[in-house]
Amino acid sequence: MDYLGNGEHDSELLQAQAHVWNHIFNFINSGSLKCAIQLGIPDIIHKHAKPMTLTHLVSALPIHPTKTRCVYRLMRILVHSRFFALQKVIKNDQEEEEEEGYVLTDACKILLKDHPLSVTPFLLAMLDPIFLKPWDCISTWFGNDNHTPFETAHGKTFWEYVGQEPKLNHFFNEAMASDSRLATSVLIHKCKDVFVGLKSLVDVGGGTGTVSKAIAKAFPHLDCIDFDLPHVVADLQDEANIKYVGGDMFVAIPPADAILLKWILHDWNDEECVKILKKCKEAIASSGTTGKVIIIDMMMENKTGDEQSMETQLFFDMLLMVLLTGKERNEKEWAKLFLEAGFSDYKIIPILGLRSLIEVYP
Ligand SMILES: C[S@@+](CC[C@H](N)C(=O)[O-])C[C@H]1O[C@@H](n2cnc3c(N)ncnc32)[C@H](O)[C@@H]1O
Ligand SMILES: O=c1cc(-c2ccc(O)cc2)oc2c(O)c(O)ccc12
Repeated sequence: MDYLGNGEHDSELLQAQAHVWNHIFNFINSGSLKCAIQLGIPDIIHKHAKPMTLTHLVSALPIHPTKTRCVYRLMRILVHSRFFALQKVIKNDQEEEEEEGYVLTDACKILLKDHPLSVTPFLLAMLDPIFLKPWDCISTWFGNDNHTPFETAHGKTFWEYVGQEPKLNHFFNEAMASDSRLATSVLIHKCKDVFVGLKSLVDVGGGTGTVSKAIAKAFPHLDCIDFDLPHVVADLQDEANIKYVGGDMFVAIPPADAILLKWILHDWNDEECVKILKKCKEAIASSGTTGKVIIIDMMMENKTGDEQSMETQLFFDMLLMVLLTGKERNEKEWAKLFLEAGFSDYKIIPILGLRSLIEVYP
């Protein structure tokens, strides 16, 4: 077969080659960003408080002198991927000589160490060799009977691994807490009605209690329980209207008017989700009210229509297949779970970008 040289298909072939190259080299974007974070570049430029020239940046970095020339190349790709931008700086008041310096883009600002919504813990967790190894085991996993590529890589489940490694446990819970700070600020401002009239709420799989704390503060008459695995809540102290309870949601959930499940059901397969939802239904019934389950999770095919959102949803879906037994679901798949667990109705409130709040009624 004649692939090249007939002129007719050359441009398609070259485009195909560039497409493949970009996919092969996708890891270079994440690797370069991880390096910038580890060197502290976003925080150094932020503290500089004006566009920072390459010379100033190099002298502020904890690097070996043989590597100084490589900083320009690292910064060039990160400018291209829009984590930094170049701006003119006045070098000298008298000469008005102009030079260019690096500034942070909006995407880089949420990578700053002390940003309240920092995604840096997620970035460092996702790009740690422990989390990367399962991605190298997917095809092996397709050929064996392990539940997840994570188990193929590490010989235990994701939750077992996190539970046995205090550093990873801390890292993961911190990462989740940073997402919860963003989610709750939106939730409390845009969805007050969801909590009005409730007397008690259990945040199932609530991690270290970021969401419960925010809800308990915004609604002082609401008794909140943060319920998670014993090792997650072990060192947390009860406060005024918030209690920390350790347990297993597959065994029993404390009774309450409402059960919150944020980023829980997408971790589990359909059979496991139905079990969790049935336990939620029991918990609501034993509180003696009609109650509801409040789910915060992604809604696939939610008609935002843009390519980038679709790709983000597909990334999450693969993440859940590789680390856990979960998946991202569309409305039809969600409705099937609710029906199977014995719930009668639900309402979707699309409030959190790619994620929605779903109220589910017994
Ligand atoms: C993806 S995290 C979500 C944390 C929190 N809801 C958030 O959105 O930030 C899932 C949580 O479920 C907890 N979890 C896993 N298995 C559990 C179980 N059997 N019973 C209770 N919690 C569990 C984990 O410890 C973790 O905190
Ligand atoms: O292991 C993860 C990682 C994430 C994650 C990564 C990067 C982000 O910017 C946000 C989130 O989310 C997870 C998740 O939602 C989950 O239920 C289990 C594991 C992970």
